[in-house]
Amino acid sequence: MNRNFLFIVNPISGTRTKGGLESFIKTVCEEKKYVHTIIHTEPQMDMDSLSDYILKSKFTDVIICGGDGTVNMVINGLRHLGINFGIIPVGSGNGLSRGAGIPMKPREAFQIIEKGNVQLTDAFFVNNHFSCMLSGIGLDAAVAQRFANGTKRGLYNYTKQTLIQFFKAHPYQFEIELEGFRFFSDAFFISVANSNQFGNNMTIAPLASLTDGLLDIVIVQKMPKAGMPLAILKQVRGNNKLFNLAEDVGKKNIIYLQTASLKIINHQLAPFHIDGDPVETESELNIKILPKAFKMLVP
Ligand SMILES: Nc1ncnc2c1ncn2[C@@H]1O[C@H](COP(=O)(O)OP(=O)(O)OP(=O)(O)O)[C@@H](O)[C@H]1O
Repeated sequence: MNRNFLFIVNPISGTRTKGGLESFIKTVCEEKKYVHTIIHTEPQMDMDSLSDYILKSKFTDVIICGGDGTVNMVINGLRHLGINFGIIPVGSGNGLSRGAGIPMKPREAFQIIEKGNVQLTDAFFVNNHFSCMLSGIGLDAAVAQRFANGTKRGLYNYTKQTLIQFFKAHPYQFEIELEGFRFFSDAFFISVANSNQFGNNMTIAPLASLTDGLLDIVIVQKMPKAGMPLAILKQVRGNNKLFNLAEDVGKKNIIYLQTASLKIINHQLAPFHIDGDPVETESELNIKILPKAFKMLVP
């Protein structure tokens, strides 16, 4: 089948201007005689009009050129079309792309797109918010909020905000219900991961798979703050085993488990983010996997 590529470029993702990327896309597509069109995202994009345009123009592949916020917006708005999604990762964190093994260099990412290897990929809902990478409550959401409010993006600014928020961090009270089991936790943050990481290869859920029909839940419980970096490092390195709910919750600093759904009662209205973008927090979060939610072009 002849392919017809629609490239959707977010002009503000990451730190680089996108002129070079667009020249690359034009050159490589002209060289290889691929039919292609380039458009830009808008902050509040009309996805219904975009869907109509895609159907009318008979695009076969939508290529997202941006970070996780752009990936979320485009996939959520267009997944009902059953179209292939490729990613050229040019965001700040690129957590979904990195989790899927998509190269960070545009030329290499485009080679993956050309190969056309389609993977049916999971996503999930948190209440009515669509998420395909990683969402969370507490400290990491505070980082996402400050990062979004800042004028500068990129890894340096993300790291700076993480350190500032770490020193301010305090635990929040949560009540967690899953698989007929209910427990309380005072936690600095809870990550709900489909991809294995926050982005920038900061792995938080080493066993996460984009295709297993499960979410990886990481609960970083109250502990002396000085001990938190080492506890997280152990989690990142995969030293923490998957948690068995029959064990005593109180014995572990970090709880790591997999489930298809869970409910979190957010007693103190801890901040909340979806795929790295802050959203208004809610007192009850119903989280559910959406297996095989979209078609992604992967290595
Ligand atoms: N044309 C535009 N002008 C301004 N903002 C835009 C435009 N298009 C999209 N946005 C906003 O850009 C934001 C950031 O996009 P994105 O998440 O892709 O980049 P990033 O935050 O740098 O990367 P990552 O999420 O991987 O860390 C999104 O919140 C989106 O609403």
